[in-house]
Amino acid sequence: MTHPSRQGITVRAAAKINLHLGVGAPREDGFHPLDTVYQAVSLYDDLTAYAADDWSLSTTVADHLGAVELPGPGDNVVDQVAALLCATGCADGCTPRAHVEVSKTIPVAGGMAGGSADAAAALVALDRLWDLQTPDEQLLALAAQLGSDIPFSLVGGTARGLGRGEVVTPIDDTGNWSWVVVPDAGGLSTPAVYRHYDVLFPDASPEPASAQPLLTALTSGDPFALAAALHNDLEAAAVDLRPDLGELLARGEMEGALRGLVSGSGPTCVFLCDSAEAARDVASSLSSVRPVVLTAHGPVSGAHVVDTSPFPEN
Ligand SMILES: C[C@@](CO)(OP(=O)(O)O)[C@H](O)COP(=O)(O)OP(=O)(O)OC[C@H]1O[C@@H](n2ccc(N)nc2=O)[C@H](O)[C@@H]1O
Ligand SMILES: Nc1ncnc2c1ncn2[C@@H]1O[C@H](COP(=O)(O)OP(=O)(O)O)[C@@H](O)[C@H]1O
Repeated sequence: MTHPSRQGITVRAAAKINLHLGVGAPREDGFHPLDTVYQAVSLYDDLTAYAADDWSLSTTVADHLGAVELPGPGDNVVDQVAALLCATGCADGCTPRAHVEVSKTIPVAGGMAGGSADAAAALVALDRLWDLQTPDEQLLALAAQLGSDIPFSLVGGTARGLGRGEVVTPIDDTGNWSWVVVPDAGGLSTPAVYRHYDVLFPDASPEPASAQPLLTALTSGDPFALAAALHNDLEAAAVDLRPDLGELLARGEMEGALRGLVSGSGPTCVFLCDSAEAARDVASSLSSVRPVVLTAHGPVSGAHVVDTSPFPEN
């Protein structure tokens, strides 16, 4: 392998929760129209890009994620970002040249947009490494080409998502919301959960349920109001595929959470609590029934440069 430069660009990108996920009947292209409210929460993947003479990607996974399988070379979303940036950003369609390291703490296939976080981080890091100076609007358009959740991973904070989720508008959210996050070793496939939703709800309206009640609750700043407004149309499908998730949601609420919710397409479950201290208590109680229980807060920033790291010594 060629020896990469010792200067790297590190970008941090956050996991997401859908505070509201309204899902309409599938469109002609197979995607479901959404009215969703995303919130970025304080679980992060870090991606570092180093200058190099060729292309390589390595991934390390936090112990709490267990043994997870990530797509191999060429299929990882980071490879796809590099190819797309080269195809669109370089006049001569350059060959990707970089060494990229991804350090994952976001659950994989967990409904928290970990792959989207890595894609957003790669867009920001490689754009800077290759000095492409892609305008924000164009980065968002590239993100939307790669996946419905990726534009939000760039934007972060709290935001409404329309279309198939890729049309993102930031929402003013002055709250500091406290969450318990319970990942699951199993993973659920997003397309499989959408397909199961179609089976369970063959007469779903083409219009997704409006996020307006959630947005009103968010403005109040009151965690009780927010808890009452949390809504996920994919929850019934995820729980039907994995009935144990229903038991976990009930257990978390019994232990003091204001509300439990499947995160996106699952299987991660999240619990809104009325303070950081309450979240720690609920997390401690749920630790007796689940091996990994985390706490998090939101909203936090979208993908951003955090550090210039030295290349690790061999
Ligand atoms: C369900 C959500 C909720 O935010 O998140 P996750 O639970 O995956 O994190 C998203 O809609 C996931 O977005 P993302 O994971 O980016 O999906 P994509 O890569 O664009 O699409 C993967 C597949 O999901 C289905 N899909 C996705 C988005 C959408 N609006 N309708 C769909 O039917 C399609 O089968 C598509 O082929
Ligand atoms: N860098 C990556 N990190 C995580 N998952 C990835 C990555 N690249 C591709 N994937 C794949 O993307 C799919 C969705 O994973 P992820 O984004 O973590 O979950 P979800 O869509 O449930 O939020 C999985 O099949 C995963 O293997």
